[in-house]
Amino acid sequence: MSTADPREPDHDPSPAGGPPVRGHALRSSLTVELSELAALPGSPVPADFAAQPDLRRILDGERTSTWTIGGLGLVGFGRAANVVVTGEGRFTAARAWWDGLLGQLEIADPLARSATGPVAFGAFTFARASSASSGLVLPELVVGHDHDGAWVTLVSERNRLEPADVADAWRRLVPRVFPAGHVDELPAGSAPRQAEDEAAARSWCSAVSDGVELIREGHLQKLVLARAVSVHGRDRPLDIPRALRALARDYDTCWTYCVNVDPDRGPSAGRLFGATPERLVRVLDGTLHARVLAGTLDRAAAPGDQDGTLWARRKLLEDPKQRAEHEFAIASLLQSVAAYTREVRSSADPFVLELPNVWHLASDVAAELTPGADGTVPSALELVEAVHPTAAVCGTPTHAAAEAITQLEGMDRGLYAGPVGWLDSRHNGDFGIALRGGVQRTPALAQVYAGCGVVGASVPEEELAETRAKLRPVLGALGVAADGSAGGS
Ligand SMILES: C=C(O[C@@H]1C=C(C(=O)O)C=C[C@H]1O)C(=O)O
Repeated sequence: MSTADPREPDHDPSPAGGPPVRGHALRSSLTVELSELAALPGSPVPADFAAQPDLRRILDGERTSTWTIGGLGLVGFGRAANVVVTGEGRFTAARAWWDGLLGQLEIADPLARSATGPVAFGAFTFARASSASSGLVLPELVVGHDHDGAWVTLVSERNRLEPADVADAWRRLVPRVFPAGHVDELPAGSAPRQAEDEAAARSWCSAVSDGVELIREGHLQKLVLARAVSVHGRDRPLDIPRALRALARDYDTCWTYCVNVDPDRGPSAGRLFGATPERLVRVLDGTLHARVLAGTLDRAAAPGDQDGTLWARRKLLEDPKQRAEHEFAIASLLQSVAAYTREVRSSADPFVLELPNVWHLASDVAAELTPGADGTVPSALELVEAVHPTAAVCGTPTHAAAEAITQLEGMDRGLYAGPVGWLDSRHNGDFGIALRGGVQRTPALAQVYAGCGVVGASVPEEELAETRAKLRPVLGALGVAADGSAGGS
């Protein structure tokens, strides 16, 4: 099922009975190298940004879509088109919309590599029955940066685009270029506060106990339970672009993401944001990549008198509970990609991923995608649908775990723990799992989320502490005091 706002002038019901198509008036796209754009007379692109195109420098604005890691990735501005999809067919409907849109575009892309040319940002709900919207957004202007250089793509209703048109769009759409590494101080006083109360924490612990019970009784092997915490901006709106800049700077091995898949509800309602350490699936020129995480240690819990990294390695790699949680997550990914791949490569043992707040057990997986009868490999979005939800965020077996989540969590996860990322015009794409972030509801209100893998040996209070460790980055980036006491709850 799909919806689109009929007030939108370029909204047009699909003739094929598929999802409503918005953006049918789009005609062409042009991609130019950033250095070429910066060299135009009177260019709006600062020369120092062209020389050092760290994308964290342009994370700004209310209608910005983001997928960056360590200054590389994609940042989109404005909206040329979008589709809102819901329900079980949300991935298929989004794919059909994207294929239809690409079919009508005249694409001028001399760079012709992954993520150059038109790209859509997307986010999909964790559960098919969620009442939240999923969807794709095609920004009007996208700035990209990979190891081979930086580029800018403009999508337009006009034909025969020139580099000067791209420069004009930059002038109109890119609000600011910050100095490298700069994250502005938050205004003094009245920091946002988190409304986490003891009663809610206790009731979540009792849900974890119930989950442990289900596992011990043999109904399930692993279950991931999550909870939400509200953040209120008190007398001023939450500054999401600043939070993204802070996350992108401080968590530079995570993917900083931001997308609003239902922008007609306003720039802040439904905006998904965060910095995830977990890559669900990337398709790059016929190869699949994923980073599976499961197994967590709070760095604040490390004994001060020992080498923290060595301690974490021992604790994570030698703990059967952590290893079991990880094995379930790996097995679910491998099983779901088996039909699409050959030559799967993954190390026999996980490694320990160090983040500023936690250590994780991590495994990188790579596999060659098997071409279909027409010679093409499956698209990133097909693979996203095939692998979601992994046992890293749902459990084992998948269906029983998803049911237990619905019963025990007592909330609609919405976009939390769903796929978030981008697609290009060549079947490439990169999707993470929307973790370590939240969803903005109104200018001054967001909900942030965290969850934990639960197995038979789990202790509810320890899992609660783990969710607090996982919430720390996003709460810190929003300016909530580290102990959560900014203004009380
Ligand atoms: C569910 C979350 O994280 C997931 C659960 C983990 C665990 O249980 O150890 C680790 C990484 C993620 O796969 C979250 O951050 O909300």
